[in-house]
Amino acid sequence: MKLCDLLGQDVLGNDAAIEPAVAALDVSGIALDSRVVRPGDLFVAIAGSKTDGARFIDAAIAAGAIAVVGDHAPAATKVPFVTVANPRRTLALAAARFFPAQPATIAAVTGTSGKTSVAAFTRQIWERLGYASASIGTIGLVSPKRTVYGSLTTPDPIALHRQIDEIAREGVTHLAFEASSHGLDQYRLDGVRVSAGGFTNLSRDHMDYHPSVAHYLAAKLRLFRELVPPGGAAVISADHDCSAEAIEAAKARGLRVMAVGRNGDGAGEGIRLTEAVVEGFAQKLTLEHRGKRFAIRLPLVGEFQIENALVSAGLAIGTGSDAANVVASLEHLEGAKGRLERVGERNGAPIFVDYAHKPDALAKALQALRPYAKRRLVVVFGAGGDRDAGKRPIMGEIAAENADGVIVTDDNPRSEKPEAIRAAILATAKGAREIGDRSAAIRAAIEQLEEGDALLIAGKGHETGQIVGGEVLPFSDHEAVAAALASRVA
Ligand SMILES: CC(=O)N[C@H]1[C@@H](OP(=O)(O)OP(=O)(O)OC[C@H]2O[C@@H](n3ccc(=O)[nH]c3=O)[C@H](O)[C@@H]2O)O[C@H](CO)[C@@H](O)[C@@H]1O[C@H](C)C(=O)N[C@@H](C)C(=O)N[C@H](CCC(=O)O)C(=O)O
Ligand SMILES: Nc1ncnc2c1ncn2[C@@H]1O[C@H](COP(=O)(O)OP(=O)(O)OP(=O)(O)O)[C@@H](O)[C@H]1O
Ligand SMILES: N[C@H](CCC[C@H](N)C(=O)O)C(=O)O
Ligand SMILES: [Mg+2]
Repeated sequence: MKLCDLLGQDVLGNDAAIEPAVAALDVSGIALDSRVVRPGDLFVAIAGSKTDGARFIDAAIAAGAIAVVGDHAPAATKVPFVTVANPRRTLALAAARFFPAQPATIAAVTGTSGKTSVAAFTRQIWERLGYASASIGTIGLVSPKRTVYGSLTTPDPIALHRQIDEIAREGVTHLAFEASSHGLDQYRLDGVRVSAGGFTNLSRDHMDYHPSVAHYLAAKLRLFRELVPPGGAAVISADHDCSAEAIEAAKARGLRVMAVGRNGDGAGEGIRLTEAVVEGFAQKLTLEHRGKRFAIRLPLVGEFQIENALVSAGLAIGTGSDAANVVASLEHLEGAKGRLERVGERNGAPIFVDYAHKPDALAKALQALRPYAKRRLVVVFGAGGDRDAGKRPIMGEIAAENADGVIVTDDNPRSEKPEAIRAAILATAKGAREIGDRSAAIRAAIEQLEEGDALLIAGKGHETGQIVGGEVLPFSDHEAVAAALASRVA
């Protein structure tokens, strides 16, 4: 591909120009990490949170880079250097050019909690309606051909556009993916031709990355302010304090706003929840859309799953699927792996694995399980290292307030001392037990279960590893539960 095709004027904007000789260069690849540059690559130097890609320009050239893009040209480079104002956005737009195929219908969902669930539900709805569908997010890439576990919720721009191009070429026509606030803030998904955007909710998360909640929300609203094109659908949960701001942002962009939830626009394009009744491990819902009423049975536990299901339904309807068929498909939804997933029971007490690792999610998960605990509701959880430390005492307090039994254990300590993370939680979790070893904590909780209890194991959900220091040790809550139940039988 010619460099001028990769870095067209629409990519460069008016702030950069390329001489004809440079524009004619043949580029065979694109890289943002010098350690993976191959001969013929374009290297994009990005100033990041840990280091500056500009420090590795010589290494990239030594590895065969034939041109470099960045926001500050070094004194002299052996290959052409193109100076741009926003290397991250240039990288994403160039990646979209390099990997050009995209499904015709793409929905992106953002919000503090519910993104993985919404992406999974939207994929399932489209699949049931007969479309070749895929999702990309925290649980990786799920497509008709394969499931590939990834490391980021929103992959880096090169990985993201490569995956999107690959599934489009395999015939996928509908893609739902998660737009994390990091991903939006770092322009990872710029260049993806998004047909619709979804917004679930906003609460405390990633305060180690965003300097303020306002910065956090502004990152998420980029989806509606800059990425969904005018005329596209904006499906916004209308039941939160920040809903109005999200709706305003969408309206200002000329998007088709579809407000969903108890305050949803049931008379118009939105979906209004008028009644929800828990029935066993399911919920009977009454919904309203364009003035029509629908009664369905949602086979999921937790009021928060209603919000996720309605945002998913809105995304499917907002991208052209028939409303009655979409609403009917909600009766077949399966929860995303590790999201309030019932994984066993002991003495009639149900055991759930959940991914809640932030305050609002932990509260919602415990409140969702309270109706199933006639006797004691027990929770086993911890908190990730190298992540927002401020949430730890908040989660300790939430656990003590919403559960009858609390065991504080390790999650992914990463480079932090596990005992220090646990201590920060224990400081506010009155009456909590401390068992650092996660398997032992799960086993101890299961051994205590009696008729009328319910157990929530929270924080790791689908994860199949425990990050300790720089190592990822094999660990899954699902396997730890199975081992504990098996040892009871023996
Ligand atoms: C804090 C953060 O988000 N960092 C992301 C960011 O890295 P960065 O730009 O800060 O990179 P850096 O380490 O400072 O290096 C700067 C540049 O030098 C380059 N470099 C570096 C070393 C070298 O030898 N040669 C070289 O060229 C790097 O490739 C990079 O381009 O851009 C990278 C490329 O897109 C991401 O891989 C990386 O995610 C890191 C691994 C990460 O852990 N991110 C997490 C926090 C994250 O993004 N989580 C969200 C939210 C999860 C959720 O709640 O849903 C997610 O979307 O997963
Ligand atoms: N709509 C919601 N409102 C509040 N809490 C929710 C909601 N949906 C899910 N949760 C809680 O958050 C946890 C994570 O859900 P999910 O993985 O769908 O969200 P996410 O936004 O993808 O999270 P992450 O940003 O960590 O990837 C769930 O296990 C549940 O405890
Ligand atoms: N159990 C994980 C969940 C967070 C993972 C992801 N949301 C991120 O922030 O990287 C942890 O707390 O370490
Ligand atoms: Mg997710």
